[in-house]
Amino acid sequence: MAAETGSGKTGAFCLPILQIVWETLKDLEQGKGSKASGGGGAPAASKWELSKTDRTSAIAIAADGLTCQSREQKEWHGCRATNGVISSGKYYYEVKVSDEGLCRIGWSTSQASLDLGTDKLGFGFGGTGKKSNDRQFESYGEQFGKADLIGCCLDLDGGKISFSKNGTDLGVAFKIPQNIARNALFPAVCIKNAELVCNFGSKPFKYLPKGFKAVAEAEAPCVQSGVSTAAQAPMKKQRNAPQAIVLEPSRELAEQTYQQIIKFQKYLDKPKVKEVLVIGGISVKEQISQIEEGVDIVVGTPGRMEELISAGYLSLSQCRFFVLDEADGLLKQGYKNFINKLHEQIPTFTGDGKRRQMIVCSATLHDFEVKNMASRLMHFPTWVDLKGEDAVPETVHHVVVKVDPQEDTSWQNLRRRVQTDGVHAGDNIGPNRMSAETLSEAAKILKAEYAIKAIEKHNIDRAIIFCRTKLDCDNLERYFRLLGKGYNHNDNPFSCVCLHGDRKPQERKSNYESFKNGQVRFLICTDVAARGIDIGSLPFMLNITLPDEKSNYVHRIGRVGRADRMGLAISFVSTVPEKVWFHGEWCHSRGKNCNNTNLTDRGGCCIWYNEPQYLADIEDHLNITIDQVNRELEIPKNEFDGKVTYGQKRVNTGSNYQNHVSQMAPAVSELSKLESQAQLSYLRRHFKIGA
Ligand SMILES: Nc1ncnc2c1ncn2[C@@H]1O[C@H](COP(=O)(O)OP(=O)(O)OP(=O)(O)O)[C@@H](O)[C@H]1O
Repeated sequence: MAAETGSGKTGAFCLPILQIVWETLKDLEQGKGSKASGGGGAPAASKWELSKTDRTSAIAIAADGLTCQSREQKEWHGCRATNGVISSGKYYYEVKVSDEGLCRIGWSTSQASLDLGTDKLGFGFGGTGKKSNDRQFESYGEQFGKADLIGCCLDLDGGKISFSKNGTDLGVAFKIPQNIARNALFPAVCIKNAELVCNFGSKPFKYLPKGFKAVAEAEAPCVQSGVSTAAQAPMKKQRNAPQAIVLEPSRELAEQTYQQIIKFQKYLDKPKVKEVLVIGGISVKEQISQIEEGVDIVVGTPGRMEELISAGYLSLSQCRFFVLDEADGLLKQGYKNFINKLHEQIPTFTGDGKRRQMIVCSATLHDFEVKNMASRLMHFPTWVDLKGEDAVPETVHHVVVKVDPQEDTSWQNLRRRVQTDGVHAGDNIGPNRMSAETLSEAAKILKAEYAIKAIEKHNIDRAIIFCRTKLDCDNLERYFRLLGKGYNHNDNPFSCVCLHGDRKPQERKSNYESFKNGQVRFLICTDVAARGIDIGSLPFMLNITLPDEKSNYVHRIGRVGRADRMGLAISFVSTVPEKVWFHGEWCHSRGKNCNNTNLTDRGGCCIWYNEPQYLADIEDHLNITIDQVNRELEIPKNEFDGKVTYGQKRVNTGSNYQNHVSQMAPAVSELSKLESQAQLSYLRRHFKIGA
């Protein structure tokens, strides 16, 4: 599910999950099994399609009931049609091979192994050009593969099975033994990492042989339905086994989604859906006891989730929904193996026959890693794509300010200035020594000054400020406190708090809360807060440095302009290279008190950061040119300026809406009439209510 930042993805996945979880609990409470997998309508056996129950665990059947797919590389997986034919007649169906992989196609009794052709009761024709029955594989016809169309003929009158390839008759493959002819024969397929599309006769055939008819047209006395798709035995609820798991990349985001679920389920009562938040920094004991009391939905971050699952406190045996919020972010943070592990542990079907559903969402979902994961872990993934690749919402006004220490030399005579990251502490720098190092240091100093200028010029009284490193955050926080003359009191124009991975969990939580509640004006943070967090009507956002990861630009600026409110995002981009810290796994302390200012290619922990290049990459990626603002921070006079108040909904958005209500009225009234007609006809049909 790809949609812009702030467009409401959380509700889009939480609401249906909550509803289904609640309905399942209600059914369990009333002692009912799960609903038939067809989702209402006529009983499945009256329809010729692939059976959702008579199949092995790793074969998926698309909503059309005719396409099946398995991504298992090592095992064969099979399924049969919902109906079979018996006694007499000549029947036909066609199968299109729609992907690479291995397949066998044919007919079998309802008792046969779903691994078609490996026992006496199944008759298959495989892509390698072999026919098989009772595990005897013999050459027959010719090989087939992707894009070929195989015709499957069953002649009950003559007791023969034959096949055709792209219309060419391949001759009789099997004579049906007498004992088997007393059973119904069902269309059957089995596949290994492949995909097939069946046609039992609901669409015109390409190569219907003379004298045969569609198997779906078999007349009632000759049709026998297969394994029942009726409700199965009710599942027994296991206390520590939730129905849904939602994985989030940060604690704040996990907490936010958890709170949303609590809000959404306000009207769902009897039974009550129980949700548990599973994140680090909170007592694990408390979480364990909540889980033991019973849990239906778990929201959490990977670390704590893994701890509780591997220790056996949390069971995935009844999990049905597996949600990866900010999926590309989770993959970029290195959780691919963890996701695979969870996926393996979540059953393909729950005890009551419900199929695992995976939901992944992000504003930047069009990512190679995500697509790769989807093709590995999902069957028939559906893309719900609101605006295409990585779009910036229209409500976000984002601009760039060039920071050029050669042109703007004000850094040379500052009375006080921000403490920088110390990368140049050992360099011989200063206004009289115009080196790359001096300019790099100057850019860092100027950026803090530009942030202050932006705050003063635009009366910014509430903003998220993103820095590249935790150290940069600490330094900026200290500078703001110096300027604001202390900590957080109401009239302090620079009151601020910090949020990054080195702050203790409790401090992180209370800092975030105090910003959310408006007790402080600024939240200075690293990319830990770039994704997902939703602070009601936040008007401004400043980027002290562009993010290393270009997709995070979209996420960072998307902290403003949410839920139809307008927002302004200003990014400061240095025109000169900045030498910055870059601690990788080679850095023993991972940055703590590290002073190795050598470049990474010399075993050190620094790189030269080329921001204009990063900016060009972002523009290229988003396919836009971001407006540039001069150093006086005069926002260009465009559609945003003067017409909107940042943090507020846009008003007077154009003249087309004049008379809108009266223009729409006839259509709405017509729709309303149609809606009540549809509702009434449904009620009459299903409940036999009179006119
Ligand atoms: N239908 C709606 N009407 C009004 N407000 C809504 C609606 N749906 C969601 N919102 C609000 O919009 C805001 C953004 O929603 P949400 O956090 O789910 O966005 P998102 O799409 O997940 O964004 P991101 O990609 O940044 O995580 C929230 O404050 C939410 O309450």
